[in-house]
Amino acid sequence: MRYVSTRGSAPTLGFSDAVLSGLARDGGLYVPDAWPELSPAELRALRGLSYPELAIRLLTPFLGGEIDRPTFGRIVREAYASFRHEAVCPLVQLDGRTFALELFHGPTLAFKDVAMQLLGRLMDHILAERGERATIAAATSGDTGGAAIEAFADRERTDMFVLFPHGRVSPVQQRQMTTSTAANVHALSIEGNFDDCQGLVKDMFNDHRFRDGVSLSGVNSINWARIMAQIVYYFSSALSLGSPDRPVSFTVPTGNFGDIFAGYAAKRMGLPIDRLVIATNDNDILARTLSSGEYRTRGVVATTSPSMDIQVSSNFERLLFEASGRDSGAVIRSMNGLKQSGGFTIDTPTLSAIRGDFDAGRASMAETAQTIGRTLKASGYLLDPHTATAVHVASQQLTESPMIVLATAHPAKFPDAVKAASGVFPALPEWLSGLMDAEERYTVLPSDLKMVEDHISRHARAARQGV
Ligand SMILES: Cc1ncc(COP(=O)(O)O)c(C=O)c1O
Ligand SMILES: N[C@@H](CCOP(=O)(O)O)C(=O)O
Repeated sequence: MRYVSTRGSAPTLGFSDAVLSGLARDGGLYVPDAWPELSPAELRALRGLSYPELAIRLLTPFLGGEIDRPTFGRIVREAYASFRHEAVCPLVQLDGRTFALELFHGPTLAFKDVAMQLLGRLMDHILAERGERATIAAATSGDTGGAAIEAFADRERTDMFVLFPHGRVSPVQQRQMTTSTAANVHALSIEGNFDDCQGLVKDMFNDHRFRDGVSLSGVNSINWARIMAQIVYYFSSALSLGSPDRPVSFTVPTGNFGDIFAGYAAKRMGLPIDRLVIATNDNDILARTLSSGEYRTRGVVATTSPSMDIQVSSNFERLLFEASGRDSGAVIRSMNGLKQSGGFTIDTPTLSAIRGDFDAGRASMAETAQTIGRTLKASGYLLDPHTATAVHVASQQLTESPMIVLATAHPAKFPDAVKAASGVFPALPEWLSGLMDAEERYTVLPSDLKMVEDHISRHARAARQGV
C-alpha cells in the first residue's frame, strides 16, 4: 500500500512517511492508492471480535507491511485500554430506528481520542525506530487539541503546539488544553476563528523552509492515520446491527469532514452503508454545497456546538478527489478557487457521485436545544450539542435502514448549553473533577504566520537543546 496526494505532484509515500508528513508537500492530502476490499463472507467473519482485534484486522492492510503484526497489535491494544468502556465504542438504542454510537469514552470525552490514542503511539514508534524528533502543530476548534495533548504529553520525541481560537471554545475544552503540565506541550490561543488556526497550520506546512527546519508533523485529520483509525467504528457498529446482511445508515455531526470521510472509506472497503448523512450547525456550508453544487464560504458564526464552527472543511478535498475519479487537476482548480475567491463550483458528474452516497441537513441552535430536551424526555438519554445536531438531522431522513448517529462528545464538555436545553447539569466524570481548578498556561498570539512560526521555532529549538 502506498499513499498518493490529492493534488498529484507530491511524491507517493509509504505508511510511516505519510503518517509523519501530515500535509503532502504539494498542499494536498494523502489517501491510499487503492482501497482494500472485504467480501460479505469476510465481513461476516469479523462479527464478535473485540474492538481492538477488529481494528487490527481492518487496519493492517493500510500499513503496507511497515509495522510488524505483534508490534501493531500491542500498539492497538494499549491505545484502546485507555478507554473507560469495555466495548470501546458502544451502541445505544434511542428509539425504534435510531442508535447512538458513543465515541466519547476515551480520556478527553470526545471522538478524537479514538484516533489520537492510536496515532500518538504510532508516531512515537515510527520516530523511535528512526531516531528522529518531530514538531507537531495542530489546529483545534476545541476537541482535537485536548485529545492531541492527552495523547502526546511527555512523549520524548515530539513537541506539541496546539492553536485554538481565542474565546471560542468551551471552558472545559480550554482547560483540557491549558492545564497540561507537560513540558513538551504548548497551548496557543489565536486571535481568530478555527479557520484562521487551520489556515496557519496549513501555511506552516506549505512554508517548506519552516517545515523542514522544525521537522513539522500534523495530527489533524489531514493526517491519514486519523481517518484510518476512525474507519473501525463504522464497521463495529454496523456489524453489531447485522451487517453485511442488513445495510445501515449513519448521520455524522460534521465540521472538518474527517469523521464522515472515514464512513465513506468504510463503504469503499465493502461495508454496505445505505446513506451517509452530513449534519451541520448554522455553519452549514456542506449542506448548502450538497443542495446547490456551490462550495462557498461565509463568515463563521459562533454556536452552541463550537467544535463544528468551521467553514473550510479540510477533508472535503479527499471526497472531491474520489468523487471526481481521482482528478487532481480538478482538485487543484477547486482549491485555488477557494483560496482566491472563497469558493468553487462542483462539476455535474462529481456532484452526482457525491449525492449518490451523501445527504445533508442542518440544525439551528434552537433545533439543537429542542432535540436535547426532547430526547431526554423521550428516552432518558442526555445528548451533547454536537450529537444533538445529528439526531435532529437524522430525524428528518426518510431512509428505512437503521440510523446510527455518531455521538461525538460527552455532554459534560458543554455543560452550559446542555443545562440551558434540558435543565440538567452534566457533571464531569470523577477523573476530571479537578480540571476546572487547575492552573492554566497558554500564550495569546495574533493570527499572523510569521509570529506563530517564530514562537514555534524558538520553543522547539529550546526543547531540542534541552533548555
Ligand atoms: C464533538 C465534535 N463533533 C463533531 C465534530 C466534527 O467532526 P469532523 O471535523 O471530523 O467533521 C467535531 C470536530 O471535529 C467535534 O469535536
Ligand atoms: N472539530 C475539530 C476541528 C479539527 O478537526 P480535525 O478532525 O481535523 O482535527 C476540533 O475539535 O478541534
